[in-house]
Amino acid sequence: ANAASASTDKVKHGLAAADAAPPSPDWTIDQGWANYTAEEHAVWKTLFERQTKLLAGRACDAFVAGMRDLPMGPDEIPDFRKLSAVLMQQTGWQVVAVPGLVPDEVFFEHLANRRFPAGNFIRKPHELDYLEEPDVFHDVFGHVPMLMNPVFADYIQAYGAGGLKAHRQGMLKNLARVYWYTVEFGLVQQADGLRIYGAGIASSYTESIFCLDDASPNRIRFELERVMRTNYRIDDFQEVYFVLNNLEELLELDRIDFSPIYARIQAQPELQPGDVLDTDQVLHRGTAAYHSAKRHA
Ligand SMILES: C[C@H](O)[C@H](O)C1=Nc2c(nc(N)[nH]c2=O)NC1
Ligand SMILES: [Fe+3]
Repeated sequence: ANAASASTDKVKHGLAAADAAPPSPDWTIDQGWANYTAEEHAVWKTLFERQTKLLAGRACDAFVAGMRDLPMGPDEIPDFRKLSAVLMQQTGWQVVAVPGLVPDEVFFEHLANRRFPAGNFIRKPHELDYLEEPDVFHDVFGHVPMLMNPVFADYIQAYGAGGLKAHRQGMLKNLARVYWYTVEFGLVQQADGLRIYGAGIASSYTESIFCLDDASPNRIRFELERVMRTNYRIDDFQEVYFVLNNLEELLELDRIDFSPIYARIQAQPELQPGDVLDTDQVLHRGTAAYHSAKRHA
């Protein structure tokens, strides 16, 4: 593991474990809730209490409402069966256990069928802020509350269906960027200020502070084709956060036919995470101080 990622609690996505033998045809396993140790529940408690305190006034209303209405608390790692019972009522979703990263098309197949694949393991006590693969805290604390929101629930299902198509059309890289800059690292403008809805941020202590308070990163209005052309960082804080005006904007994405867009952006140059275009609607022009300091460290 390289030093850079040790400092920020980054969760690596997308390096699907294609080589490992699948535990089952769809890579799902039994969560094995009864086997969690007191130490594992204690890690959950530490992360849950620390993050819940920090997210007050930082997480978006949909995240707060979702967390409130779910059987999820500090005292134990949530039982996916209990989570799914409530989720199914609310948005028809369920949480299925997986041993870690699954191949892209397996991931999309689950999302397209309103099954959210969640790692059933939890990070070690000595790596509270460092993670190789998405664990149960990232997947359940970070992703599941937003699945209680009907608009977001529809969006992630549509993303799953779109992902299977993109996989066939070889345009996965562009669509993965939309997932990254929305579902993982998205911000939304609320009347009471900028708020977090991305799971990669909501489950990260350090990035929940950096993404809203630090002057370094750019904060730019979400624009689909712009995002589909923009690379992202998997080893450190994001250099840019894309901001929705409201979650309903995601509904638009559910209806779009991506094929003509793929054709158009293929002819355009790729963009780097720190780029700012004069066509961008810039909410905050970053100093880039954090990343340039890292580059010269
Ligand atoms: C699809 C997404 O861009 C990314 O490639 C993947 N994410 C995940 C994955 N597998 C798991 N378990 N969790 C993820 O978030 N496989 C692939
Ligand atoms: Fe994730």
